[in-house]
Amino acid sequence: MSEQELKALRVRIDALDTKVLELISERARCAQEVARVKMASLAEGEVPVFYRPEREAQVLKRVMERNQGPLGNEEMARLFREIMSSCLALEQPLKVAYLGPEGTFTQAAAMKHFGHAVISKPMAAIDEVFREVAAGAVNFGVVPVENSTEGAVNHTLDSFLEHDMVICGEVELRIHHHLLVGENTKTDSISRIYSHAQSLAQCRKWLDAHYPNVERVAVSSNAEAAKRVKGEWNSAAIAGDMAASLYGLTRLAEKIEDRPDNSTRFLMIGNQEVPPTGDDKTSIIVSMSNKPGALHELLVPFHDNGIDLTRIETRPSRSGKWTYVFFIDFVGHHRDPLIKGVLEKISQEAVALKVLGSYPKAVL
Ligand SMILES: O=C(O)C(=O)C[C@]1(C(=O)O)C=C[C@@H](O)C=C1
Repeated sequence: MSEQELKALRVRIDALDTKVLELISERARCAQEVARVKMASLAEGEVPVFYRPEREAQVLKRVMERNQGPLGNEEMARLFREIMSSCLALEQPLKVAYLGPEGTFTQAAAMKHFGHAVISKPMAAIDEVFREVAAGAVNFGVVPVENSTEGAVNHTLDSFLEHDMVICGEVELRIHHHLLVGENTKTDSISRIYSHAQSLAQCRKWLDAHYPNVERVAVSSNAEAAKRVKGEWNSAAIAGDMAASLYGLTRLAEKIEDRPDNSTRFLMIGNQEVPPTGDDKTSIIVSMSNKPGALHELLVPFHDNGIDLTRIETRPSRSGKWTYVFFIDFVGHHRDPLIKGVLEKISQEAVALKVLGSYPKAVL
């Protein structure tokens, strides 16, 4: 390519950037107007609801449907995710608590769902995320709920039994683990590998094959593992991209998880009910009386109405020995007439039924 051609293309890019800039600013001014309209239409004593997950899901889906490349749908939606995040910050800066410390996959999930224009607050434990939301110190919380290799995150399920919380969104993250070392690490003398217990389990076969005699040390999070390695010469950490860049570590081996489809699902929790989008999921907790056929009775209404169950999990109820609660996720919104009918039927048989929330299916 000649210098001349390159110069001409850059002139075109500059002109396009000016247009993109103008359009983004116009969009941001529109969002400010939206905020004004939301404030003006409030009834007395009503608090404004700026964040609208159902609308955000619609915007992102529309972008993906209309995108004609060459950028991929996910890439394009990620760009719009950030634009919307900044527009919302003009209306109201959202505060989001997540399972920390900084650099965890939960932080990455929070950024994937809300974008980077939020004020994020790392918490030391899942229960603290719930408490922070319940206390009104933040607008939303982000917690892991299940991993495709390791199963349910029981701390999260149990926290739902203790707190009244509304689920207002979900996000799935592909979890890639790397073996990370610091600049002082002597890579042929590694005698200890730090990581969270779940991550060590997700990389067990790889570790057996490559570092069979090295001590595996479980610590409170992958980010904590990365932090420790920074100051040591004989250790390595298993953690993801965010922790690697936060602590300036390098990748000795990449994507070492045993299952290439290793993913974790996270939930957004808050106090705000989300209206239907037409492509939603609902999460409920049900306890049944301890008698034969109780689980069957619970599942029949879903089957009879052709409702797609996406997950069922059992946990001890904490209110009596050998009594259980069921966590169930299914497709549909609790305001849909069909779902309403099913929930009514279940509540006739159940000891207790609680709708944790209906929310748009993850778009990204
Ligand atoms: O449509 C709205 O209610 C807006 O506030 C605008 C907007 C956007 O930028 O598109 C911003 C924040 C909301 O969460 C949803 C959408």
